[in-house]
Amino acid sequence: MSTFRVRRRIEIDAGHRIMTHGSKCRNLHGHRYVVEVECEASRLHPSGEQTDMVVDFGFLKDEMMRLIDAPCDHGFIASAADGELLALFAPQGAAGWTESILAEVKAKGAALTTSTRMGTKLYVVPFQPTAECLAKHWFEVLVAPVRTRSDSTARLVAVRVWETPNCMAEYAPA
Ligand SMILES: Nc1nc2c(c(=O)[nH]1)N=C([C@H](O)[C@H](O)COP(=O)(O)OP(=O)(O)OP(=O)(O)O)CN2
Repeated sequence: MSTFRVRRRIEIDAGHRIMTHGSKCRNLHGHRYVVEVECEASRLHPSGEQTDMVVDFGFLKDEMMRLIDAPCDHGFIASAADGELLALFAPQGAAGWTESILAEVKAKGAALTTSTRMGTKLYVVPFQPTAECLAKHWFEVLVAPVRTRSDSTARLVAVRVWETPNCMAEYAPA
C-alpha cells in the first residue's frame, strides 16, 4: 500500500518560561518557534478542489494560523500551575481573574486572554510549555480540523516544534 506524506510549517514569536528548569529556562524569555505538521494518506483526493492532494497546504496553513498563530503569536504562553507568573499578568483589583482563567483551562484545555495587567496576549495551558508539551497540545487541537478540511483523506501523524534552529521536539502518537 502506498503512503503519501505532506508537511507544512509556520513560525511564531512567543514568550514562555519553564518554572521547574534548573537553569536559564526559568527566566522569562522568547523563541521564534517553528511548528511543523505532518499528514499522511493512503490515497489522494480523486476529485474536487483537492484533486491529487493529501490535503491542500493552504487548508493546513488556515488551521495552523487559526489555532496556533492567532492565540500565541506575539503572546506569552504560561503554565496554569505557574502562580507567580500568572500574578504578574493579573489586572490590579480584578478579583477572581486567576480563578476564571484556571476554570477556562480546565473546561477547554487552554485559555486565551488580553484582559491582563498590560493588556497583552496571554495563552494559559495545563502543562509546562516545553517544546514536547506544546507539540502534543498542538497535535490535539489540529487532529480534528485536519480530518475535516481533507474530507477524511488526511491523517495528522506528527507535530514538530523547534525552539531554536538546534532544538526540536516531536509528538507522534502510536
Ligand atoms: N527537552 C527540552 N529541553 C529544554 C526545553 C524543552 O522545551 N525541551 N526548553 C529549554 C529552554 O526553553 C531553552 O530556551 C532552550 O534550550 P537551550 O538549548 O538550552 O537554548 P540555547 O539558547 O542554548 O539554544 P541554541 O540553539 O544553542 O541557541 C531548555 N531545555
